[in-house]
Amino acid sequence: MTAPQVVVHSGGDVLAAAAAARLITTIVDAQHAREIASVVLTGGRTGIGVLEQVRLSPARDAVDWSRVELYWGDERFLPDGDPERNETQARTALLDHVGIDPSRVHPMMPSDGKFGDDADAAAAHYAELLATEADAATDVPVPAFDVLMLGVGEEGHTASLFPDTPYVRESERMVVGVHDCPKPPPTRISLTLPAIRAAREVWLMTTGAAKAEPVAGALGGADAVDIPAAGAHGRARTLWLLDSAAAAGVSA
Ligand SMILES: O=C1O[C@H](COP(=O)(O)O)[C@@H](O)[C@H](O)[C@H]1O
Repeated sequence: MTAPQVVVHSGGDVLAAAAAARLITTIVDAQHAREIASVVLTGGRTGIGVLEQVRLSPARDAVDWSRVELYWGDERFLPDGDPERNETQARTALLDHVGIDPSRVHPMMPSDGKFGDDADAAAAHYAELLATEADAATDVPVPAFDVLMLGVGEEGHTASLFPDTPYVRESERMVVGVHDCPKPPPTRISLTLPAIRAAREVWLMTTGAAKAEPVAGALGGADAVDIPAAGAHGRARTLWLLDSAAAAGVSA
């Protein structure tokens, strides 16, 4: 397990711009090393804010977007195009504005897709997709994601893994249908902790005073069952990107 590195920015806008610059550089480096960069997107205010900053950055043209493979860490199980879907928000923020190869974009199924409202079947389908791109570098049937971004919820959830649920305890499946979520919508699809831990780099990004408690708990050694974000780490690097409000409880 990689020890977490913590970077604190003065505010959310600075964090989003700095994380966008970091993401662009990481993708360029991954394409140089491995031809194709594989990136896992997150939803939430901070994650979407980072994508908006990538769109606004002139440096975005340093990336060959046709050689970026895109996945999602979680999805709100809603109809295709719903404005609350993480996919819809990512498309608006960035994907509709760069030359992505559509065949390399892998959203999780919507609730009006081929599995209808069966989130478990949609999750199993996503797990099959990830398994087709599995990499020997990981011990589990998912790609060796170059970077996997995550948000952190006020109660410590990450992706759509909420505290004290069977989903955060999942050790076999790579993707789960998540039911009865405390944060709307109640049904979601999520990568599990074993899938998240297959990534080379995991970045947990969050802002605001409401996140100070879960952030302090996660970095203070909490159990992942209590604070799921505590269980997210990368094979090569685990990076926490915070603003000063979210970092208020982190000891130096
Ligand atoms: O619902 C979700 O929320 C979390 C955190 O969102 P934030 O707005 O508090 O930053 C996000 O990471 C997750 O992808 C999303 O589905």
